[in-house]
Amino acid sequence: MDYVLWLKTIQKISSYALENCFVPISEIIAVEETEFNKKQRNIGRWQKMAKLHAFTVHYVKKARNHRWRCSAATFWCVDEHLCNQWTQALKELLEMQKSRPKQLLVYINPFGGKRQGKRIYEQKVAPLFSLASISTDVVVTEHANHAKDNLFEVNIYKYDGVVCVGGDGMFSEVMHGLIGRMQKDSGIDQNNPKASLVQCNIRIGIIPAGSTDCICYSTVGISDPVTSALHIIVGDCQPLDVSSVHHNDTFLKYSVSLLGYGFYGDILKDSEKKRWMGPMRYDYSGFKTFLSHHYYEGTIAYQPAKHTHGSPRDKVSCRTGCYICKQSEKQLAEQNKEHGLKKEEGEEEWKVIKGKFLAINAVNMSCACPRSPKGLSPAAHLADGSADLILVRKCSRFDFLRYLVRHTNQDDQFDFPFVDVYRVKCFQFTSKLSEDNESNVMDVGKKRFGQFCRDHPACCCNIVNSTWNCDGETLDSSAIEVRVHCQLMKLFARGIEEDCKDEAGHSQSSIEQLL
Ligand SMILES: CCCCCCCCCCCCC/C=C/[C@@H](O)[C@H](CO)NC(=O)CCCCCCCCCCCCCCC
Ligand SMILES: Nc1ncnc2c1ncn2[C@@H]1O[C@H](COP(=O)(O)OP(=O)(O)OP(=O)(O)O)[C@@H](O)[C@H]1O
Ligand SMILES: [Ca+2]
Repeated sequence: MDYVLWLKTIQKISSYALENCFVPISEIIAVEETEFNKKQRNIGRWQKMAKLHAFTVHYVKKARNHRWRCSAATFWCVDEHLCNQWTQALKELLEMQKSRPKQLLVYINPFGGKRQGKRIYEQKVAPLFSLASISTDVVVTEHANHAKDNLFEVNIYKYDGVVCVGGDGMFSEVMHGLIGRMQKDSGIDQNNPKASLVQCNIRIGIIPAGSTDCICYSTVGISDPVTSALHIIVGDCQPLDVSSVHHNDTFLKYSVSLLGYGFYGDILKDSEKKRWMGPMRYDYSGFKTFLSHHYYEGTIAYQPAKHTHGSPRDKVSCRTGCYICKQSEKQLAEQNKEHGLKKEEGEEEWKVIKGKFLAINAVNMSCACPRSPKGLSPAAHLADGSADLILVRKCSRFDFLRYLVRHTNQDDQFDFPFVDVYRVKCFQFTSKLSEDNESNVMDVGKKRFGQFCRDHPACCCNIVNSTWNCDGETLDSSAIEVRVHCQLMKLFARGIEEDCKDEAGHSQSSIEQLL
């Protein structure tokens, strides 16, 4: 039972006139007995009659722009037994919400973003967890990879979820720890690019405290610590596609947001030296990289994602309860049932594209973030088993700027002759440089002439490789093989909700009238 018609009965005990009003049990945070404080309220005639008994319902209040807040309504009556019955009944209903976490493992990166992770957790999140009776084991990380390594050591199975307080990099660490641990415990070799990976059912919650917070923004609709904490408390569940990245049968990394070569790889490489600047480093390095206008030659081979009905040029976006993601979930369940009948990727056709690119971006989700609220691929799906592969070919600085600006307005960023986008289930990339090196390793001339094209020093043709930006971490290899694993992991989120401002606004104001 999701909705309870309890406010009508409450009306009897509170004697207040009330509009019809519903609060889903699934969005109640906690119910607690309350010491009734007469001074706080003008209760008029009640005061003279008898001692009052009260309980408080803490619930999710939905505000604008997908922001959630914790609100409270206190109900009182003279009949102690009736009051206790209500408190008990509501607590029992909350107990029946089986998807809610009871025990969480929390990792805090004290140095992410503006270095506010610890303060954000202690002041905004911990009090909410305690209100919701969630017990926590908290680890403040002391070095990079602390969380990841720790996840290989602790008994993860005693937790209902893992929470990371930090940015996309911190999320990536926790994800690598959890997925890696699942594979290790199941005897799966991550170095095998064709391995069927074991799904990770321990959900991850993200409390945003980083510089981009793209994964949080793209899965919740806002990067706001209180909103994320409330999604964790109510036990939301959002499956997520994960791409595995390999080089020559060696596992490199997993990616859930952006795998970017060229523009975003160069921004990341430059910005790593400027970590002290905080989130501003990306704007500084972005501007610098934009001016340098380097392009890179290479070959991309990909297999189109034929299993999914969507296209990157769709005008509708992935939203809570997305139909396309649900279809992929069904297909995945069928595949798992008929294991072995699955069509091998090798049997399907590969498309090959050679060219000179300013940017090659593969995104598993829209990559919406405060800098670009619709993201790099606005119609990408969180859990459809595909990635959108965006190829931005060599073009003028002015055209590239026009392309970038469209990430910040309503115009279509794919509507340019130099931009192509494909929905894929796997792809491979080899840079021209590594192809040449493989075909002629003795050509020392190329290496001696350093960074820029010998024939045209001013042409911006960069004969060194760019770097892959994998969810904000650099990869060591430029030649990579990528495969999307449908719904490999789950988040404490529900995707971005359709705008339900009016409905929510109406219901909230009704509760306030009661008070
Ligand atoms: C004229 C303004 C155009 C603005 C265009 C903004 C497009 C922004 C798109 C952001 C996409 C983020 C994708 C997410 C990636 C994360 O996994 C990763 C880890 O957190 N973050 C980054 O790599 C960090 C990536 C940070 C990217 C910042 C890009 C800033 C570009 C600035 C270009 C300035 C040109 C000005 C010319 C006058
Ligand atoms: N105690 C620590 N000291 C140094 N580095 C850490 C520590 N804990 C975690 N890290 C590393 O810091 C990196 C960046 O952290 P995080 O993602 O939280 O912030 P960010 O880079 O500012 O934000 P974003 O990833 O959203 O751009 C992560 O890759 C993580 O491995
Ligand atoms: Ca996807």
